[in-house]
Parts: sequence; C-alpha cells; structure tokens
Amino acid sequence: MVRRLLEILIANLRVTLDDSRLESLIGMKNVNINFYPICRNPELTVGAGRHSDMGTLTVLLQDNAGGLYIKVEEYKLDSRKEEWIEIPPIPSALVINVGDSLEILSNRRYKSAEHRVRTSSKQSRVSIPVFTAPRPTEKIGPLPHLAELGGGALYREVIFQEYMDNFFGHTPEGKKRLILSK
Ligand SMILES: O=C(O)CCC(=O)C(=O)O
Ligand SMILES: [Fe+2]
Repeated sequence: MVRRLLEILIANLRVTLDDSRLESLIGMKNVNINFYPICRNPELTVGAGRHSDMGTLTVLLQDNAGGLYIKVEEYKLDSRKEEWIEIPPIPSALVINVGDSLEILSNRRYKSAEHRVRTSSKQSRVSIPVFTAPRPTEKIGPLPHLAELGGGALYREVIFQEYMDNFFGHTPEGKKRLILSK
C-alpha cells in the first residue's frame, strides 16, 4: 500500500522513478506500539512532543481515544497563522503522514506533518505507527527536475544514515532539524 501511495505522490509531481529507486525510498520499515497511560495532569504532561517523522511515509493506526494533533500553517501577505487541529479517530481508518524524507525529495512540494499527542485523564491510548524510510545508504535530495522547476534545491543532498545520526543525536523542537539539511 505504501509503495502504491508513493508511486502516486511521485507521479503527481511529474517525476518518474524506476521500481528499484521507489523500493529503496521505503526500504527501511519499522513498527512501534505506543501506549499512553491515563494521566492525572494532562496539562502538565506531554504524550508525544511536537515532531515530524523522519522517513518517507508513516501509516498510523490509532484507537478511539483521540489526542493526535497536527500543525496547520496559513500564510497571508505578511503574517503567518498556526493552528493545531485534532485528527479524530475514525474506526478502521489509517492516518498517513508525510515524513521529512519525502519533503526533501519533493523539494517541499509535500511538507512533512508536524504532530503531537496530548495525554488524557479519562482514557489510556494505544497507537501503532508503521514507519517507512529510505535505506540508510540511499542519497536523499530534491529530485533534479523539481529543483530546476522550483528555483533551486531547498535542501542539500544527504546520505540517509547521516540524516538519522543527526535526528537521533539532537532533539530539536518540532521540525527545526530540517533546516540542517539546507
Ligand atoms: O501516537 C500517535 O498517534 C503518534 C505517534 C507518533 O507520532 C510517532 O510514534 O512518531
Ligand atoms: Fe510521529
């Protein structure tokens, strides 16, 4: 399913990638199981702090507890408004998140989703994300055609392993680590 999604997203940018490259961009897969216990002081406690996923696409199954928020930014002429909106649980539905690698590859035509999870005093919560990411040896940079069209590459090319070392070596708030690839 992720392979098909990626194929469609890339085709939508009018870029053609061969099968082995597509496979390499989602070649590393990891599953987590997150448990958020009931919390007495939700206003004092972070469930999952604001971040974006570093890989290509994340497929997330959440139970019915709610609490997943995503940051939406709105740019007006000279102002920027940001808002956190809840992604409500829908039975049997999956949440698909764009990760940093896809933001870089698409030269920011797709933006990685900054998200966080709040705790609750009423109900515990379980979520199961499946992370897909490039193989560690894969070079990640804006796809050439997109850099040409979009007035230059917004990110420099990195080996994905280096990106991961940077990701786990620092814990910047939100999406700030993406700047480091520029
Ligand atoms: O629990 C969730 O809904 C999200 C978890 C998450 O963002 C993550 O594991 O990266
Ligand atoms: Fe996440």
